[in-house]
Amino acid sequence: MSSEVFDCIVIGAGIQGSCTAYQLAKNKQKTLLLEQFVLPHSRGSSHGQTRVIRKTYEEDFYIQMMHESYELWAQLEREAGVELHRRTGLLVMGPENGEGFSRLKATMQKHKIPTVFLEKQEFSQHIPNVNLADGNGALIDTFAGVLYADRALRAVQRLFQSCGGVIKDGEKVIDIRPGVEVTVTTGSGVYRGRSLVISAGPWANTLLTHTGLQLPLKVVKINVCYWKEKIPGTYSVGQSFPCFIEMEPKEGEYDIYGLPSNEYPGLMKVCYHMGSETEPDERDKQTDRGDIDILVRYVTRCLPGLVPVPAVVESCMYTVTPDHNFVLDSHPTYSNIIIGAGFSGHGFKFGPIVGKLLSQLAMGQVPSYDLSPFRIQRFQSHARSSL
Ligand SMILES: Cc1cc2nc3c(=O)[nH]c(=O)nc-3n(C[C@H](O)[C@H](O)[C@H](O)COP(=O)(O)OP(=O)(O)OC[C@H]3O[C@@H](n4cnc5c(N)ncnc54)[C@H](O)[C@@H]3O)c2cc1C
Ligand SMILES: O=C(O)[C@@H]1CCCC=N1
Repeated sequence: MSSEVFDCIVIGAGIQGSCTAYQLAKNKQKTLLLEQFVLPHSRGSSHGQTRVIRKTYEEDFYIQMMHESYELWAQLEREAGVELHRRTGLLVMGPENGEGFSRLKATMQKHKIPTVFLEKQEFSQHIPNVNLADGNGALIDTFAGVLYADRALRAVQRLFQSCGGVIKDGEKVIDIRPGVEVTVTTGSGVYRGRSLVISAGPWANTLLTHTGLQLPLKVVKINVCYWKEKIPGTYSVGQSFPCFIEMEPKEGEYDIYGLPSNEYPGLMKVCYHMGSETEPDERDKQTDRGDIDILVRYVTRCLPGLVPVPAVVESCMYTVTPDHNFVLDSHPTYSNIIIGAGFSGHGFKFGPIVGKLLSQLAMGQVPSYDLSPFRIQRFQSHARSSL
């Protein structure tokens, strides 16, 4: 074991761990970022070319955090000297009188988020090639857009290293010993840190086992589907086609969302916001296509300009909490172990602000937002502590 002691060790170089490590290094903390796979990789939750960024949330706390997250993304773009974001707008469609859509409308108005409310009659003028279901309302968050995910992840990791941060990839953490100095063992080394951040995405519970804690997290495999435009360009960024979310497309179904064709010319990404449960290391053995069946029916019904058979299917994972809110908290027993987990399929856009909050916790500072929606304690009846 080296005599070197890090101020902080971060486990997991996905977007949350990388942003946290960068914030720590910027704050002059000697930081080690450990990643089990050789970077870049496509086995977790942060890979792929694009993600939606939006302020369109029903909850005040997410909107407040997104105000700052947008600023931090812009700052990262300046620091890295690369474009990480493209404004496209986000179309949200949902049952006009349904609880979710009504609450969303009200929150958008309350926070004065620039929003266009579309009447049924004017919908097809503004959004050609999309069929708005009977009884559905529509709004556009005009500031929303696309984040270039792979590019962003690389940029943050580079910035971290340029502040003196150390990345060790291809090093799987196999043991954690809590203490005033936390001892972390990988396949090839033993490291000590005054604090530890666990941001291991789908593997969060595997690592937390070493600390006697289990969280109620469900890991699901997402089939990331791309659909061919019948006429190339119909749903493209070039034609100003927005991202979209269809809330509750059918009773009991999860949201469906899409991003304009961009990364693969002529192909539009349209996905189901849920998948089937999987072990993170067994992702490719999960072959359920129930989500794809739902998408085929949706594309046929609502996106007539797409061929209703996915042309490309890639894989990614969500780590879902019971209330779909994140976990941003200190370990209930070891205050120098910080946990960022359960991003429930919507965490990428929050990366820079999550990084700031987890770094504040790791440095023993008071976090700059009220973290009560994200506390482990909310799972009281679920969280199992064997301590
Ligand atoms: C298909 C899909 C679409 C999405 N769309 C959006 C969107 O439009 N907008 C949005 O905001 N969010 C979106 N998300 C969610 C977002 O991408 C995730 O919330 C986010 O990437 C989670 O990041 P993470 O760092 O927590 O996890 P990960 O990216 O999984 O990172 C965890 C890392 O920890 C490493 N690790 C685990 N165990 C160990 C170990 N023992 N030792 C060392 N390293 C370890 C893993 O290898 C991994 O690299 C989407 C997610 C998916 C899958
Ligand atoms: O987080 C997002 O914005 C996307 C789109 C809606 C469903 C999940 N991810």
